[in-house]
Amino acid sequence: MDSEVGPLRTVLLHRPGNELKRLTPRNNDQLLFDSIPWVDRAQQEHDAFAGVLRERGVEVLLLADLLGSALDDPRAHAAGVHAAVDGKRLGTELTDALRSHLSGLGSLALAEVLMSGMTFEELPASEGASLVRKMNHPHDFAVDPLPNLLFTRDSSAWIGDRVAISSLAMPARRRETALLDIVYAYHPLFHGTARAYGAHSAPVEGGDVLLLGPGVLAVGVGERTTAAGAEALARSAFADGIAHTVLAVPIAQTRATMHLDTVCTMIGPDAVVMYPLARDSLVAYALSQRDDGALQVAGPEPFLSAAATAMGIERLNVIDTGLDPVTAEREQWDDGNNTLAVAPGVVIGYERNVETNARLEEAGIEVLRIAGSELGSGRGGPRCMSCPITREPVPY
Ligand SMILES: NC(=O)NCCC[C@H](N)C(=O)O
Repeated sequence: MDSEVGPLRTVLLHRPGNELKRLTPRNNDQLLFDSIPWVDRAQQEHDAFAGVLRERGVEVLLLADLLGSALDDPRAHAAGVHAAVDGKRLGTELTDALRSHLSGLGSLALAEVLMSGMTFEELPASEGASLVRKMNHPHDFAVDPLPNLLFTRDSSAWIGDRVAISSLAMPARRRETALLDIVYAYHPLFHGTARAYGAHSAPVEGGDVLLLGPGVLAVGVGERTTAAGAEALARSAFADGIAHTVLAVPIAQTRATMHLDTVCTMIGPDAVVMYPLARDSLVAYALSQRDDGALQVAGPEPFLSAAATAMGIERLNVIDTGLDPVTAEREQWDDGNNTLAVAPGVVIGYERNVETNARLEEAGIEVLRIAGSELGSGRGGPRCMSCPITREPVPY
Protein backbone atom coordinates (compact mmCIF):
# COMPACT_ATOMS: atom_id res chain seq x y z
CA MET A 1 0.00 0.00 0.00
CA ASP A 2 1.60 3.25 -1.08
CA SER A 3 -1.07 5.93 -0.72
CA GLU A 4 -3.72 7.37 1.56
CA VAL A 5 -6.34 7.52 -1.16
CA GLY A 6 -6.20 4.51 -3.51
CA PRO A 7 -9.47 2.51 -3.48
CA LEU A 8 -9.58 0.94 -0.02
CA ARG A 9 -9.82 -2.85 -0.03
CA THR A 10 -9.12 -4.11 3.50
CA VAL A 11 -9.18 -2.24 6.78
CA LEU A 12 -8.65 -3.14 10.43
CA LEU A 13 -11.14 -1.65 12.91
CA HIS A 14 -11.90 -2.28 16.54
CA ARG A 15 -15.55 -2.32 17.61
CA PRO A 16 -15.42 -0.70 21.06
CA GLY A 17 -16.29 -3.20 23.78
CA ASN A 18 -16.23 -3.62 27.54
CA GLU A 19 -12.98 -1.68 27.83
CA LEU A 20 -15.04 1.51 27.41
CA LYS A 21 -17.14 0.51 30.43
CA ARG A 22 -14.03 0.91 32.58
CA LEU A 23 -13.97 4.68 32.05
CA THR A 24 -15.01 6.80 35.03
CA PRO A 25 -14.70 10.51 35.84
CA ARG A 26 -11.72 9.58 38.01
CA ASN A 27 -9.71 7.83 35.31
CA ASN A 28 -10.86 9.27 31.99
CA ASP A 29 -8.07 11.87 31.72
CA GLN A 30 -5.37 9.34 32.37
CA LEU A 31 -7.02 6.94 29.90
CA LEU A 32 -7.08 9.71 27.27
CA PHE A 33 -10.85 10.25 26.98
CA ASP A 34 -12.43 13.69 27.32
CA SER A 35 -15.74 12.40 28.67
CA ILE A 36 -17.49 9.16 29.55
CA PRO A 37 -18.93 7.56 26.42
CA TRP A 38 -22.38 5.94 26.30
CA VAL A 39 -21.11 2.53 25.30
CA ASP A 40 -24.17 1.10 23.51
CA ARG A 41 -24.44 4.22 21.38
CA ALA A 42 -20.70 4.19 20.63
CA GLN A 43 -21.10 0.63 19.38
CA GLN A 44 -24.07 1.63 17.19
CA GLU A 45 -22.05 4.49 15.74
CA HIS A 46 -19.15 2.17 15.10
CA ASP A 47 -21.38 -0.43 13.45
CA ALA A 48 -22.66 2.29 11.14
CA PHE A 49 -19.05 3.32 10.32
CA ALA A 50 -18.19 -0.29 9.45
CA GLY A 51 -21.43 -0.46 7.45
CA VAL A 52 -20.45 2.52 5.29
CA LEU A 53 -17.10 0.88 4.57
CA ARG A 54 -18.71 -2.45 3.65
CA GLU A 55 -21.23 -0.70 1.38
CA ARG A 56 -18.24 0.72 -0.47
CA GLY A 57 -16.85 -2.79 -1.00
CA VAL A 58 -14.23 -2.63 1.77
CA GLU A 59 -13.42 -5.80 3.71
CA VAL A 60 -13.62 -4.93 7.41
CA LEU A 61 -11.47 -6.96 9.83
CA LEU A 62 -12.23 -6.60 13.53
CA LEU A 63 -9.36 -6.62 16.01
CA ALA A 64 -11.18 -8.65 18.70
CA ASP A 65 -11.89 -11.45 16.18
CA LEU A 66 -8.30 -11.51 14.97
CA LEU A 67 -6.90 -11.48 18.50
CA GLY A 68 -9.23 -14.28 19.61
CA SER A 69 -8.16 -16.50 16.69
CA ALA A 70 -4.47 -15.64 17.05
CA LEU A 71 -4.56 -16.68 20.71
CA ASP A 72 -5.49 -20.24 19.63
CA ASP A 73 -1.79 -20.65 18.92
CA PRO A 74 -0.15 -21.74 22.21
CA ARG A 75 2.82 -19.41 21.59
CA ALA A 76 0.44 -16.48 21.18
CA HIS A 77 -1.46 -17.53 24.30
CA ALA A 78 1.77 -17.53 26.32
CA ALA A 79 2.69 -14.11 24.90
CA GLY A 80 -0.77 -12.80 25.83
CA VAL A 81 -0.42 -13.98 29.43
CA HIS A 82 3.04 -12.45 29.59
CA ALA A 83 1.71 -9.11 28.28
CA ALA A 84 -1.10 -9.00 30.84
CA VAL A 85 0.89 -9.75 33.99
CA ASP A 86 2.94 -6.92 35.38
CA GLY A 87 4.97 -8.54 38.14
CA LYS A 88 6.34 -5.26 39.46
CA ARG A 89 2.86 -3.96 40.07
CA LEU A 90 1.32 -7.12 41.48
CA GLY A 91 3.98 -8.64 43.72
CA THR A 92 4.85 -12.33 43.84
CA GLU A 93 1.64 -13.69 45.27
CA LEU A 94 -0.75 -12.06 42.83
CA THR A 95 1.60 -12.50 39.89
CA ASP A 96 1.57 -16.26 40.35
CA ALA A 97 -2.18 -16.38 40.92
CA LEU A 98 -2.98 -14.22 37.88
CA ARG A 99 -0.55 -16.05 35.62
CA SER A 100 -1.99 -19.44 36.41
CA HIS A 101 -5.57 -18.13 36.09
CA LEU A 102 -4.93 -16.56 32.68
CA SER A 103 -3.01 -19.61 31.45
CA GLY A 104 -6.13 -21.68 31.99
CA LEU A 105 -8.45 -19.36 30.04
CA GLY A 106 -9.68 -20.07 26.52
CA SER A 107 -8.63 -17.75 23.71
CA LEU A 108 -11.72 -15.55 23.74
CA ALA A 109 -11.70 -15.10 27.51
CA LEU A 110 -8.01 -14.21 27.47
CA ALA A 111 -8.60 -11.74 24.63
CA GLU A 112 -11.31 -10.11 26.74
CA VAL A 113 -8.93 -9.64 29.69
CA LEU A 114 -6.23 -8.29 27.40
CA MET A 115 -8.61 -5.68 25.99
CA SER A 116 -10.78 -4.71 28.94
CA GLY A 117 -8.37 -5.41 31.78
CA MET A 118 -9.09 -6.77 35.23
CA THR A 119 -9.74 -5.16 38.62
CA PHE A 120 -8.33 -6.41 41.92
CA GLU A 121 -11.86 -7.51 42.79
CA GLU A 122 -11.96 -9.72 39.69
CA LEU A 123 -8.61 -11.35 40.39
CA PRO A 124 -8.77 -15.01 41.32
CA ALA A 125 -8.31 -15.92 44.97
CA SER A 126 -4.74 -16.78 45.92
CA GLU A 127 -3.30 -18.92 48.68
CA GLY A 128 -0.92 -16.65 50.56
CA ALA A 129 -1.11 -13.10 51.86
CA SER A 130 -0.85 -10.17 49.47
CA LEU A 131 -0.13 -6.67 50.71
CA VAL A 132 -0.81 -5.44 47.18
CA ARG A 133 -4.34 -6.84 47.20
CA LYS A 134 -5.01 -5.41 50.67
CA MET A 135 -3.72 -1.93 49.84
CA ASN A 136 -5.49 -1.49 46.51
CA HIS A 137 -9.13 -0.56 46.15
CA PRO A 138 -11.17 -3.47 44.74
CA HIS A 139 -11.97 -1.36 41.67
CA ASP A 140 -8.34 -0.47 40.93
CA PHE A 141 -6.85 -2.19 37.90
CA ALA A 142 -4.56 -5.19 38.25
CA VAL A 143 -4.52 -5.31 34.42
CA ASP A 144 -5.20 -1.94 32.80
CA PRO A 145 -8.03 -1.67 30.26
CA LEU A 146 -7.24 -0.42 26.74
CA PRO A 147 -10.13 1.92 25.78
CA ASN A 148 -8.05 3.47 22.99
CA LEU A 149 -7.87 0.21 21.02
CA LEU A 150 -10.67 1.80 19.01
CA PHE A 151 -8.05 4.00 17.36
CA THR A 152 -6.46 1.27 15.27
CA ARG A 153 -4.65 3.86 13.17
CA ASP A 154 -2.15 4.53 15.90
CA SER A 155 -1.14 1.04 17.02
CA SER A 156 -0.03 -0.24 13.62
CA ALA A 157 0.41 1.20 10.13
CA TRP A 158 1.10 -0.39 6.76
CA ILE A 159 3.80 1.07 4.57
CA GLY A 160 4.14 -0.67 1.22
CA ASP A 161 3.75 -4.38 1.93
CA ARG A 162 5.14 -4.10 5.44
CA VAL A 163 3.49 -3.45 8.76
CA ALA A 164 4.95 -1.12 11.36
CA ILE A 165 3.82 -1.92 14.88
CA SER A 166 3.91 1.26 16.88
CA SER A 167 5.84 2.06 19.96
CA LEU A 168 3.11 4.11 21.68
CA ALA A 169 4.10 7.10 23.77
CA MET A 170 1.39 7.35 26.43
CA PRO A 171 1.40 4.85 29.32
CA ALA A 172 -2.35 4.28 28.83
CA ARG A 173 -1.71 2.91 25.34
CA ARG A 174 1.65 1.11 25.64
CA ARG A 175 0.20 -2.38 26.07
CA GLU A 176 -1.64 -2.07 22.72
CA THR A 177 1.70 -2.84 21.07
CA ALA A 178 1.74 -6.36 22.54
CA LEU A 179 -1.75 -7.12 21.24
CA LEU A 180 -0.97 -6.01 17.71
CA ASP A 181 2.29 -7.90 17.85
CA ILE A 182 0.38 -11.11 18.71
CA VAL A 183 -2.14 -10.59 15.90
CA TYR A 184 0.47 -9.96 13.22
CA ALA A 185 2.80 -12.70 14.42
CA TYR A 186 0.25 -15.48 14.91
CA HIS A 187 -2.94 -14.88 12.93
CA PRO A 188 -2.81 -17.01 9.77
CA LEU A 189 -3.95 -14.05 7.65
CA PHE A 190 -0.63 -12.34 8.27
CA HIS A 191 1.77 -15.26 7.97
CA GLY A 192 4.87 -14.11 6.16
CA THR A 193 4.13 -10.38 6.55
CA ALA A 194 7.35 -8.42 6.86
CA ARG A 195 7.74 -5.79 9.55
CA ALA A 196 8.79 -2.21 9.13
CA TYR A 197 10.31 -0.50 12.13
CA GLY A 198 10.60 -2.09 15.57
CA ALA A 199 7.79 -2.04 18.10
CA HIS A 200 10.33 -1.37 20.86
CA SER A 201 12.11 1.54 19.17
CA ALA A 202 11.58 5.23 19.95
CA PRO A 203 7.92 6.33 19.92
CA VAL A 204 6.12 6.51 16.58
CA GLU A 205 2.30 6.43 16.34
CA GLY A 206 0.40 5.66 13.12
CA GLY A 207 -1.69 8.84 13.39
CA ASP A 208 1.52 10.74 12.71
CA VAL A 209 2.40 8.77 9.57
CA LEU A 210 0.96 9.90 6.22
CA LEU A 211 1.75 8.07 2.96
CA LEU A 212 1.87 11.14 0.75
CA GLY A 213 2.64 9.04 -2.31
CA PRO A 214 4.82 6.14 -3.43
CA GLY A 215 8.09 6.35 -1.50
CA VAL A 216 7.16 9.55 0.36
CA LEU A 217 6.17 9.63 4.02
CA ALA A 218 5.28 12.56 6.24
CA VAL A 219 5.79 11.94 9.96
CA GLY A 220 4.41 14.32 12.58
CA VAL A 221 6.76 14.99 15.49
CA GLY A 222 4.98 16.24 18.60
CA GLU A 223 3.18 14.93 21.66
CA ARG A 224 3.40 11.31 20.50
CA THR A 225 6.08 10.67 17.86
CA THR A 226 9.53 11.87 18.87
CA ALA A 227 12.28 13.14 16.58
CA ALA A 228 14.22 9.97 17.43
CA GLY A 229 11.18 7.92 16.42
CA ALA A 230 10.82 9.73 13.08
CA GLU A 231 14.54 9.29 12.41
CA ALA A 232 14.42 5.58 13.27
CA LEU A 233 11.35 5.06 11.07
CA ALA A 234 13.12 6.82 8.20
CA ARG A 235 16.27 4.72 8.57
CA SER A 236 14.25 1.52 8.63
CA ALA A 237 12.07 2.58 5.65
CA PHE A 238 15.19 3.44 3.61
CA ALA A 239 16.86 0.16 4.52
CA ASP A 240 13.72 -1.77 3.47
CA GLY A 241 13.45 0.21 0.23
CA ILE A 242 9.88 1.35 0.98
CA ALA A 243 10.59 5.10 1.06
CA HIS A 244 13.05 7.50 -0.54
CA THR A 245 11.99 10.63 1.39
CA VAL A 246 10.61 11.08 4.88
CA LEU A 247 9.35 14.52 5.87
CA ALA A 248 9.56 15.13 9.60
CA VAL A 249 6.87 17.69 10.44
CA PRO A 250 6.90 19.43 13.84
CA ILE A 251 3.41 19.83 15.29
CA ALA A 252 2.29 21.64 18.45
CA GLN A 253 2.54 19.45 21.53
CA THR A 254 -1.08 19.83 22.61
CA ARG A 255 -4.00 17.47 22.92
CA ALA A 256 -5.86 19.16 20.06
CA THR A 257 -2.99 18.32 17.70
CA MET A 258 -1.77 15.06 19.20
CA HIS A 259 -1.11 13.55 15.76
CA LEU A 260 -0.39 14.96 12.31
CA ASP A 261 -3.69 13.50 11.08
CA THR A 262 -5.62 15.78 13.44
CA VAL A 263 -4.63 18.75 11.25
CA CYS A 264 -4.08 17.25 7.81
CA THR A 265 -5.37 14.25 5.85
CA MET A 266 -5.23 13.38 2.17
CA ILE A 267 -8.41 13.44 0.11
CA GLY A 268 -6.91 12.96 -3.36
CA PRO A 269 -3.54 11.96 -4.86
CA ASP A 270 -2.39 15.58 -4.83
CA ALA A 271 -4.78 17.17 -2.34
CA VAL A 272 -5.17 17.49 1.41
CA VAL A 273 -7.69 19.00 3.77
CA MET A 274 -5.86 21.00 6.38
CA TYR A 275 -6.61 23.05 9.47
CA PRO A 276 -6.30 26.64 8.19
CA LEU A 277 -3.97 27.70 11.02
CA ALA A 278 -1.55 24.91 10.07
CA ARG A 279 -1.59 25.68 6.39
CA ASP A 280 1.04 28.37 6.38
CA SER A 281 2.90 27.45 9.53
CA LEU A 282 3.74 23.77 9.04
CA VAL A 283 7.32 23.09 8.04
CA ALA A 284 9.20 19.92 7.21
CA TYR A 285 12.70 18.52 7.52
CA ALA A 286 13.38 16.27 4.53
CA LEU A 287 15.23 13.05 5.34
CA SER A 288 16.79 10.97 2.59
CA GLN A 289 19.65 8.55 2.18
CA ARG A 290 22.94 9.38 0.50
CA ASP A 291 24.54 6.95 -1.92
CA ASP A 292 26.96 5.89 0.79
CA GLY A 293 23.99 5.00 3.00
CA ALA A 294 24.35 7.95 5.40
CA LEU A 295 21.25 9.86 6.48
CA GLN A 296 20.78 13.31 4.97
CA VAL A 297 18.62 15.99 6.62
CA ALA A 298 17.55 19.12 4.74
CA GLY A 299 15.36 22.05 5.73
CA PRO A 300 13.24 23.09 7.41
CA GLU A 301 11.12 24.51 4.60
CA PRO A 302 7.36 25.03 4.26
CA PHE A 303 5.58 21.65 4.42
CA LEU A 304 3.52 22.14 1.27
CA SER A 305 6.50 22.87 -0.96
CA ALA A 306 8.66 20.16 0.64
CA ALA A 307 5.84 17.67 0.05
CA ALA A 308 5.36 18.68 -3.59
CA THR A 309 9.09 18.38 -4.26
CA ALA A 310 9.31 14.95 -2.63
CA MET A 311 6.19 13.75 -4.46
CA GLY A 312 7.47 15.06 -7.79
CA ILE A 313 4.36 17.16 -8.39
CA GLU A 314 3.97 20.85 -9.06
CA ARG A 315 1.80 21.59 -6.05
CA LEU A 316 0.10 19.82 -3.16
CA ASN A 317 -3.35 21.37 -3.20
CA VAL A 318 -5.08 22.35 0.01
CA ILE A 319 -8.85 22.29 0.03
CA ASP A 320 -9.60 25.66 1.48
CA THR A 321 -12.33 25.16 4.04
CA GLY A 322 -12.43 28.96 4.28
CA LEU A 323 -13.76 28.80 7.81
CA ASP A 324 -13.66 31.62 10.30
CA PRO A 325 -11.08 30.95 13.02
CA VAL A 326 -13.57 29.98 15.72
CA THR A 327 -15.52 27.50 13.57
CA ALA A 328 -12.25 26.11 12.24
CA GLU A 329 -10.96 25.60 15.76
CA ARG A 330 -14.19 23.94 16.91
CA GLU A 331 -14.33 21.58 13.93
CA GLN A 332 -10.63 20.74 14.14
CA TRP A 333 -11.19 19.70 17.77
CA ASP A 334 -14.06 17.48 16.58
CA ASP A 335 -11.84 15.83 13.95
CA GLY A 336 -13.15 17.70 10.93
CA ASN A 337 -9.70 17.38 9.34
CA ASN A 338 -9.45 13.69 10.21
CA THR A 339 -11.07 12.18 7.13
CA LEU A 340 -10.63 8.63 5.84
CA ALA A 341 -10.43 8.33 2.05
CA VAL A 342 -12.14 5.23 0.63
CA ALA A 343 -11.14 6.27 -2.90
CA PRO A 344 -9.66 9.40 -4.50
CA GLY A 345 -12.14 12.22 -3.79
CA VAL A 346 -14.40 10.10 -1.53
CA VAL A 347 -13.96 10.46 2.22
CA ILE A 348 -15.69 9.50 5.44
CA GLY A 349 -16.17 12.36 7.93
CA TYR A 350 -18.10 13.04 11.12
CA GLU A 351 -21.51 14.56 10.35
CA ARG A 352 -21.12 17.15 13.14
CA ASN A 353 -18.46 19.06 11.18
CA VAL A 354 -21.12 20.72 9.10
CA GLU A 355 -19.04 23.61 7.76
CA THR A 356 -15.91 21.62 6.90
CA ASN A 357 -18.00 18.96 5.13
CA ALA A 358 -19.93 21.60 3.17
CA ARG A 359 -16.67 23.18 1.95
CA LEU A 360 -15.27 19.79 0.97
CA GLU A 361 -18.39 19.11 -1.08
CA GLU A 362 -18.16 22.51 -2.73
CA ALA A 363 -14.66 21.47 -3.79
CA GLY A 364 -16.06 18.32 -5.42
CA ILE A 365 -15.26 15.83 -2.68
CA GLU A 366 -17.90 13.24 -1.80
CA VAL A 367 -18.33 13.14 1.98
CA LEU A 368 -19.86 10.01 3.53
CA ARG A 369 -21.12 11.25 6.89
CA ILE A 370 -21.14 9.18 10.06
CA ALA A 371 -22.34 9.97 13.58
CA GLY A 372 -19.60 10.32 16.17
CA SER A 373 -21.02 11.93 19.27
CA GLU A 374 -19.85 9.04 21.46
CA LEU A 375 -16.95 7.75 19.36
CA GLY A 376 -15.46 11.23 19.35
CA SER A 377 -15.27 11.38 23.15
CA GLY A 378 -11.84 9.79 22.85
CA ARG A 379 -10.80 12.54 20.38
CA GLY A 380 -10.41 10.68 17.14
CA GLY A 381 -12.18 10.64 13.79
CA PRO A 382 -12.58 8.22 10.89
CA ARG A 383 -8.88 8.15 10.01
CA CYS A 384 -7.86 7.53 13.63
CA MET A 385 -10.39 4.68 13.87
CA SER A 386 -9.08 2.75 10.87
CA CYS A 387 -5.92 0.96 9.86
CA PRO A 388 -5.93 0.39 6.09
CA ILE A 389 -4.19 -2.85 5.16
CA THR A 390 -4.64 -2.88 1.40
CA ARG A 391 -5.51 -0.22 -1.12
CA GLU A 392 -5.41 -0.40 -4.88
CA PRO A 393 -2.74 1.79 -6.45
CA VAL A 394 -3.73 5.27 -7.58
CA PRO A 395 -3.21 5.92 -11.28
CA TYR A 396 -0.75 8.84 -10.98
N1 LIG B 1 -4.70 9.45 15.11
C1 LIG B 1 -5.35 10.00 16.11
O1 LIG B 1 -5.41 11.20 16.26
N2 LIG B 1 -5.87 9.17 17.03
C2 LIG B 1 -6.69 9.57 18.10
C3 LIG B 1 -6.27 8.94 19.39
C4 LIG B 1 -7.15 9.33 20.54
C5 LIG B 1 -6.75 8.70 21.85
N3 LIG B 1 -7.70 9.00 22.87
C6 LIG B 1 -5.38 9.13 22.28
O2 LIG B 1 -5.28 10.13 23.01
O3 LIG B 1 -4.38 8.50 21.93
